[in-house]
This record gives sequence, C-alpha cells and structure tokens, in this order.
Amino acid sequence: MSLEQAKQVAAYRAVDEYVQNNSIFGVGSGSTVVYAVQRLAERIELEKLNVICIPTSFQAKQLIIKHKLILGELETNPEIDVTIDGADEVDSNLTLIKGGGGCLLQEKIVASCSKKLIVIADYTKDSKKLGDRYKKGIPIEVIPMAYVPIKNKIISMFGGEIKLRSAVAKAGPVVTDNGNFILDWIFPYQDLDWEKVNNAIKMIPGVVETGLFVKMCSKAYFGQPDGTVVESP
Ligand SMILES: O=C(CO)[C@H](O)[C@H](O)COP(=O)(O)O
Repeated sequence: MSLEQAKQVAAYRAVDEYVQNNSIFGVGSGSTVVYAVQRLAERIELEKLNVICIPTSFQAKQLIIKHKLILGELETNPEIDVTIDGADEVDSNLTLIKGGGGCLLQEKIVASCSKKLIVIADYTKDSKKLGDRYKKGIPIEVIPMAYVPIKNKIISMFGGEIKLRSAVAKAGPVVTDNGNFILDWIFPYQDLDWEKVNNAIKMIPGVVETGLFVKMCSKAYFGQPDGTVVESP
C-alpha cells in the first residue's frame, strides 16, 4: 500500500467517526486533508448531512468550494465541533509539529476554537519524541521585518539552526496566507518541555505563531502500510 493510500485510510476513518449531522467542522490543510474532504463530501451527499465547514487556509477554502460544501467563518461560527487536520510529526504525548505546508497560524486558531482536534496522517508521522521523524524543523510564522532578530533570539535561547523558508516557484521567501514569513527551527535533539519552549518563543516580539501544538490534539489516526489504521491514544 502506498503512502497516499495510508493517508486516505486514516482520513476516511476520522471523518466516519467524528463528523455528525448539524455540526460545525474545521477543515485542516495539506495533502492528507484532501482525502478527508473527499470523504466528507461523499457522506454529506449520501446521508444528507448539514455541516458547515470552517477553513484553515486558502487551500482548505478551495477544497470546500470545489466539493460544493457549506463555507463558514469564525465570525459567524466561533465554536467548532471537530477539526480534522494533518501533522508533520506527532509524538507519544500527542504534541504536534505543524506548518510544513505553511498554514500553521490559521490551523492553530481554528484548532483553538474546536472542541476536538483530530489528526490524520500516514505512519511516517508517528514518533516517540519530536525530531525522531520530521527533520525540517519547527515552523514559526513571523512578521517579515523581524525575522533576523527573532532568528538570533531563538538560537541564543535554545540553540539549533534556523532557515528562512524559501519559495519554490518564486525567488525569495515563502509568504504565508497572512502575509508573513516562515522560519524553520531545526532544534537541538534533546528532551525539551514543549509547552515552555512554545510560550518562550511566542513572547518574542514579531513572532505570530509557532507550529508547536501542545495539549491541543485529542486523537491521532495513522494509516499503516497494510491498510489498517492505528489510533493514538
Ligand atoms: O500543518 C500542515 C500545513 O501547515 C499540514 O497539516 C502538515 O504539513 C501535514 O501535511 P500533509 O498531510 O501534506 O503531510
């Protein structure tokens, strides 16, 4: 079974278990979420469900529109029943690294408004300790004018290495859906208190949000190479 199929089985399982009629649903971002929205659209059509979808990015909004689902916003629906989203790495405490796709700010806002955040991923994202699997670092969304001082401050506080994320089909940095830059912090591989690290980074002026999701995720589904799905916890 391919990695894509592993993503799909995890996504289908989560949507089947968590999406209910007359609910508000947060739509995460990334390649795994594409399968979740596919399944959601199938269920809505078959079961005639009433589900309002709140996007976490431009990509998520496009998916909602493409599948002709009901598009909502936090202004009118500030309380979300469940959000299903991908992750770059999930440790044994369900602490997440997110933002590999650059959408961490809106993902965290929507997750913070959700009664439940459910993660869907393939088996390569399932780790014991952050840094075991995802080697690109923790994404940090920053105000462009402040990226150099922020980079220096994080390195002097915690060490490691920081790269300004570069765009692929454009010269220069990635600019997020919110007009900001992304720093990828390759942190020293050691036992860190992620809640403290997250709070300390967030206190630096110019930091908008980090891709560290601590105590936010209720459950993770990992699609396996044999087509089964492993749940955590
Ligand atoms: O945090 C994210 C985007 O900001 C994604 O959820 C994360 O990068 C996982 O993406 P994929 O499902 O493509 O592996």
